[in-house]
Amino acid sequence: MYLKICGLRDPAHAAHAARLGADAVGVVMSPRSPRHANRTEAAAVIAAARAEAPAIDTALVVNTLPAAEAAALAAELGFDVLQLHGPYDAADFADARRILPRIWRATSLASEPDLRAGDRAEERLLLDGATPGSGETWDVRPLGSDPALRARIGDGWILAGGLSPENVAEAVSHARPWGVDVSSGVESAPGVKDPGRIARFIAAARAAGGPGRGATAAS
Ligand SMILES: O=C(O)c1ccccc1NCC(=O)[C@H](O)[C@H](O)COP(=O)(O)O
Repeated sequence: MYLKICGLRDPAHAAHAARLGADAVGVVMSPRSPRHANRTEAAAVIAAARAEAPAIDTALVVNTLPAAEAAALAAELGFDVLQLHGPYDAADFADARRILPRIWRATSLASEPDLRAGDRAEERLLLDGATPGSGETWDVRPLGSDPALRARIGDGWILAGGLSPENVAEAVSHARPWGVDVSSGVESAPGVKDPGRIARFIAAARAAGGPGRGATAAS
């Protein structure tokens, strides 16, 4: 199970997540988000995570910047991945991929109920709730129980939206994702990460979904 902790601004929290075996850390650069990080904070998060876990993935998360501009920013700051939320089209993704090869497409079945397998040109699909970063739970059960939906989604997708230490095991058992992503569920207040909740989330997700980067590196 691949684990991503998103919305980090404090390098100490990035180091903590990396030390506990998170496979990825995410930084949101979106001015209206309570998790918005500036360039200095973003660079510090990347450095802190890599100091603990050199192979960790670092993702820049955006929803308002033009795709090519976002990819250029991600490359300039040294991110591995660009995660695009919002109404970006195929041309936007192609533009971004020319600048940074690893692009993740975040979407929601609320806005795209007919999600097609042909939409999977990007490295990863991240299936989120209706409002990114809101912490709102959504019904993930059809992801595991609807074969047609599952076929459309394909493999290697990441479940997000409303996950927490308390519900991640149940969500994983229903949806059977390749990976999980959390932000609000490991916070004590919007934009304020809670190290204890990060630790509990990683432990609960590992118990439910199996090992990730640490075990892979050792094998
Ligand atoms: O987190 C935000 O504030 C945010 C703002 C704008 C675009 C995306 C944003 N977050 C995206 C994420 O990757 C979140 O981790 C994902 O939506 C899950 O959020 P949550 O329900 O808070 O766990």
